[in-house]
Amino acid sequence: MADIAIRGLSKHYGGMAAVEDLHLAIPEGALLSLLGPSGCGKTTTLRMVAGFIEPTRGSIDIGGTEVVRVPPHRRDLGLVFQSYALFPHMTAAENIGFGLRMRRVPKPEIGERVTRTLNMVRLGGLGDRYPRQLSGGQQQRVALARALVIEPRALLLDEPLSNLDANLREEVRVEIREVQKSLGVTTLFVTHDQSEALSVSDYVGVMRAGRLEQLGTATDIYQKPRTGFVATFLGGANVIKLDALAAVVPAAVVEALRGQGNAIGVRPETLAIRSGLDVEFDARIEASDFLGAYWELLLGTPIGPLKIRTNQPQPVGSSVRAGWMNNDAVSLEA
Ligand SMILES: Nc1ncnc2c1ncn2[C@@H]1O[C@H](COP(=O)(O)OP(=O)(O)OP(=O)(O)O)[C@@H](O)[C@H]1O
Repeated sequence: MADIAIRGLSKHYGGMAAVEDLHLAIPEGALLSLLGPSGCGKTTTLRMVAGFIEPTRGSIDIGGTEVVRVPPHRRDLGLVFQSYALFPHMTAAENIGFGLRMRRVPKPEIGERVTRTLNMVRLGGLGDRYPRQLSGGQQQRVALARALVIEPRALLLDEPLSNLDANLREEVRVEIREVQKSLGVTTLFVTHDQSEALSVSDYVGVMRAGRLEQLGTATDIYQKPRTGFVATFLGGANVIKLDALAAVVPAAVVEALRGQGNAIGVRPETLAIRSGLDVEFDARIEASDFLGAYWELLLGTPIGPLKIRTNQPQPVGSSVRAGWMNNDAVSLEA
């Protein structure tokens, strides 16, 4: 196992920066997710670490060795992609053993390692099946086993759960995390799904337009987003400009909220419909969406539309008092 250190990494296509001046470190044995919207540069970053894309600038160290000039097959990395990319004419066991055969590992050892890895991803007994005889989740477990059986220095996962339906996605993500932890394999995980990133990661890096917007532990990133972008992307917070708020509530209230930034974030689940709040105003229920565990309401307010989650249904068109307690607001750079 090895740590990964990325310094000043950039990739330019013509005048366009797909990735710009990226710095991050993944300690040995940790899992770091790169999270962000489509086109923010996550995959380009992962492919530079894998060696499929040559950086325009910057360095990538794996286990203390600079690898930018090292070809992909010599970087000793396990890779799992969104498409399982299994060989259709090989059984699960043959797919998993392929990398070992290429490395000329003796046959009996291949058999032993393949069986052990099949059991680890809970596919014991299915080694003789062909990919077409396996479900999507099982195929992705074969892909994971194939990446792990070579005992890579690090594991790179690019949207590995995107092709699975919602239930399976949760199941496989728990398994990936368990296997990753039990082996202690350093992992870079790329996803656009915030709940996936929060649930599997030791660290989350939120990317925006080629740059790393914020890096921290999953709880840090969620509870202390630094910018409006991060607050909105993780958990869909309402971003409220303090200037807009100053027009509706007393100046002292606004001053109490002024931290490092010129805006605040309030999460839909902490926005409240009642009076007796630190900050409150008149609002109108513009829309109501029943989502099973809660209603999501759209409030029309003097500071603009706000989203709120509540277990109390409210008739559309009704007038209410709404707002928040200051403890529930985080200071943001808008
Ligand atoms: N070969 C290329 N030539 C030109 N531009 C590219 C190339 N590859 C990627 N880009 C651009 O670089 C940016 C980052 O792409 P990248 O695939 O890394 O994003 P991403 O965050 O992984 O998105 P997604 O989640 O949609 O895969 C995008 O604007 C993309 O259009």
